Amino acid sequence: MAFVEFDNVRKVYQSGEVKVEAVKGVNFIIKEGELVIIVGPSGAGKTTVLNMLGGMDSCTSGDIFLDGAKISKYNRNQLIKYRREEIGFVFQFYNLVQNLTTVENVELASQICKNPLDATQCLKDVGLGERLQNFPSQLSGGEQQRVAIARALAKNPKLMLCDEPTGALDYVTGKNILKLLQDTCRNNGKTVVIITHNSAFEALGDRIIRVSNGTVSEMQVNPDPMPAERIEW
Ligand SMILES: Nc1ncnc2c1ncn2[C@@H]1O[C@H](COP(=O)(O)OP(=O)(O)OP(=O)(O)O)[C@@H](O)[C@H]1O
Repeated sequence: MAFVEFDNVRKVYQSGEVKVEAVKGVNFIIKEGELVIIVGPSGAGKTTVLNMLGGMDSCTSGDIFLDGAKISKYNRNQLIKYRREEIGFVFQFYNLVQNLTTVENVELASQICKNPLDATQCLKDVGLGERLQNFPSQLSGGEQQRVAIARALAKNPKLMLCDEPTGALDYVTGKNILKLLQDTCRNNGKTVVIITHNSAFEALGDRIIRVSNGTVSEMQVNPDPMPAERIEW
C-alpha cells in the first residue's frame, strides 16, 4: 500500500437546501519521501483535499489512508491525536502567536507531540538560529514563514501539508521558501505536500497531482524535479 492513498473520495458540503460537491471521487497515491505538488485553479477543490488529508475535515464517502491507517474512519478523538502528532501544517499566513518569541512558538507546537524534535535545532535548520528570542512582529514575512516551517518540522510529523506557502510573499522570498521545503524533503526524508494555483511550481515536484472541478485530471511522476532556485513564474 502507498504511504498516502485517496480512494474514490467525495466531499459534499450542504447548507440548507444547497449542496456543493467540492470533491467528486478523487483517487491518488503519494509515496513516502516525495515532494508533491497539488495544483489547480481557484475552486478546484485543493484545500478541501488538503483539509481531509490533514484530518480537519471528513469525507462524505471513500477512504483516505496514511501509512497504513484508514484515517477516514477516525473518530473525533483519533483525529485530534492525528492532527497533533502526524501532520505538520504550513499555511499562507504563518499563524504565529504574536506575544510568544520565535522559539516559544515552535515549542508550543512540539510540546503537544509524542516525539518532538528540539525547537532550537529546528530553527537553526531553517536559518533562524540568530532570531530565537525575536517576536513575530520583528521578523519579515519570509522569516515568519520559516518559523512556521520550523514549527511544523519540530512536531516530527509523518507528513508536511503546505497550503499556498508562498502566497503572501514576494518573488525572491517565495522562491527561498520553496527551496527550504524542497531541502526539507530531500535532507530530512519528509513527505511534503504543497498546494498551489501556480502551475510553475509543478516542475519542483516528484509527483504532480492536477485537480480541476473537484476531480484529479492528471497525476504525473516527475523523474527529474527542478531545483527550486531555477523555477520561474
Ligand atoms: N465549508 C464549505 N461550505 C460550502 N462550500 C465549500 C466549503 N468549502 C469549500 N467549498 C466549495 O468547494 C469548492 C472547492 O473549494 P476549495 O477551497 O477546496 O478550492 P481550492 O481549489 O482550494 O480553491 P482556492 O485556490 O481558491 O482556495 C468551491 O466551490 C468552494 O466554494
